[in-house]
Amino acid sequence: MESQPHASFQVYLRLRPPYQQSPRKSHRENFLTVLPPVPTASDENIECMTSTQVTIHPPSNHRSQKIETFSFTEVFDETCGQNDVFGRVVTPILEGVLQDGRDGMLATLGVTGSGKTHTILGNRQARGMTQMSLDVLFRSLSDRISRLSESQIEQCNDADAEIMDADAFMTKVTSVIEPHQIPKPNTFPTKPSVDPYIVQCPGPPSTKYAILMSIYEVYNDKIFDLLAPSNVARRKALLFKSTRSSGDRKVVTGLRKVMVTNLYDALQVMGVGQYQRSHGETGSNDKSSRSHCFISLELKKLKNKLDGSTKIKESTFTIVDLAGSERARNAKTAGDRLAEGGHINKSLMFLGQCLELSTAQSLGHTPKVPYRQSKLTELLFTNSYNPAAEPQIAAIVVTADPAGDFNATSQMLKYSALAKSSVNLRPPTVMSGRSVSGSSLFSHFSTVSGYTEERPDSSLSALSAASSHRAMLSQDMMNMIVLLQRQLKEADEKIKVAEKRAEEADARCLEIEMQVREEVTSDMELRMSMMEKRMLLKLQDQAEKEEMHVDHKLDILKRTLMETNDENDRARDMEIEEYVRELEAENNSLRNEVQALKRKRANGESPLKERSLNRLKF
Ligand SMILES: Nc1ncnc2c1ncn2[C@@H]1O[C@H](COP(=O)(O)OP(=O)(O)OP(=O)(O)O)[C@@H](O)[C@H]1O
Repeated sequence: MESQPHASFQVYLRLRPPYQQSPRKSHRENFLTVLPPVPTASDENIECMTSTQVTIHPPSNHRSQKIETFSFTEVFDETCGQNDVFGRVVTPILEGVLQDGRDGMLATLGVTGSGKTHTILGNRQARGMTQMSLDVLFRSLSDRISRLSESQIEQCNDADAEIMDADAFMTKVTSVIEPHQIPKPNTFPTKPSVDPYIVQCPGPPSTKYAILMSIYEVYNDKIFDLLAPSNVARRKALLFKSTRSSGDRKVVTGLRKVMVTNLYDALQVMGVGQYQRSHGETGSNDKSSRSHCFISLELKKLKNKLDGSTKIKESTFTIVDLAGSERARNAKTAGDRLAEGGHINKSLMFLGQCLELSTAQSLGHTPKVPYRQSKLTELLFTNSYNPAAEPQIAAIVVTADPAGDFNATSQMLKYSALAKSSVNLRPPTVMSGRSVSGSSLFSHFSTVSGYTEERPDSSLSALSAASSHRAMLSQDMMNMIVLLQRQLKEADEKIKVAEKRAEEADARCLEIEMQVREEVTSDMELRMSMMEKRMLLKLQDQAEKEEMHVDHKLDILKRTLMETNDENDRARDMEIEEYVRELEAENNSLRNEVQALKRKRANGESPLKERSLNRLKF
């Protein structure tokens, strides 16, 4: 049956300070707030208390308006330096490794560019956890440091490791890599910034210690030795398997391990590992780690037995710098970089599942941790896990950029936090006549909080646990109220800004409207005058046509009149002619009468008498 690791992790959160030089990144909004420490009944010195919770509030344009609270073993805010992290996270592990012979592990986990490598390896200004650990290790062991003899190597090495001295190693390496390419030990501050811490090691002065250092990486789900430089194309993936002495526990076989006896040698070896590690430039980080890097410090405690032989007790301190999760769109990756990113995200997704389930395990549940899904989870959950020994002391430092990628960071916090709770800021939704709001907020909060309230049994401890849970929940509520008030204030300010903008927009609209009106009016006037002209032309045209038409009609009338006059004239002429004829006939008859009268008178007749008689006849 598959044995389940029983490693439980202390999970710390470290917030990185804002970017100093990059204006592109420095103007972004902070979405992460460290909550003040929650006092419990057992806290005597409130000033020494450390924060354990953060809330994240989504940007105002985000589809989810949920304020989420995440609990960690401890939260280091932006002001905390390397010494703070080392003192509170790493020294307990070193003590466990040196004093109790337990395995220890320190890993950094976070979104790309959040400060994982900075925490582990430091920079020119500040040493990283690795240099500080090596320093404490060598100072604490001091003159107890020894080399392994051939027979001791034989005795403890069944993983086909190539074990060699630091000098031999450097000679071998510099025959392949140009020495100037390897980062020198003085790249990092050579002196610690605070008084070096020393761990008291148990046992008589005759008990010696040998330290074997190996560095390897998980790149695209394969393990590669970083201390055995070779052409990338010809790099041979190492096997991760059980050996004669490891039993259930799997180990990386075929590694090159360097026996280091002082800090300088160890830093030189680190330089080689750093040079060999897969890096690349992405849109999110100029020097992004493209692999998960493991620095393994094996401590061999050599105890002389009475028969002259040596009893070797082994413990390992593994420091892991994980590659960061990234979103291809933000990282602007393509080709190999995109494929690497895919492998990184997949392995981190499996790690997230394992972490969630191992947290559930530590709370007394018994889910199976599916750590065999990827090389990374196998290495993290089983490499330094020895079923026969005490569980390893493991710490994960989750690094986060409070003004970085909101979605990626909240996802990271979701699966790494030890507990989480949330409050939805959206207005209450009415569902089938019922609404979730106001008074139900507390109960809603309690349900989603992940803090399951224990039913108090008869024991006092259960009662105090329940009351401390209550205190935690009410503290959470207070924190939420403070946050909500802050958000309201921010919203007020935003409204004011929006109102001012609206006023400005109104004024601008008015101005534009006036302009448009003026333009429209002048356009209209232009059109009107053109229309007028056209109408005038049309009217003129029409008038001309009508004039012609009237002229034509007049012509017709004239002609008609003339024709009519002609007819009348003819009729009158005929009448006149008739009349003339009548007159002429009358004239003729009168003339005849006159002639007749004259003749009668000549004949002596009285023409007048006859004439009067004629007239009477008529
Ligand atoms: N706490 C810090 N203080 C000062 N500088 C920091 C801190 N954390 C990160 N930085 C700086 O931010 C930059 C990115 O950090 P780092 O390379 O450690 O990120 P990372 O999480 O390892 O990214 P990746 O996963 O891409 O390798 C570096 O220049 C580093 O020096």
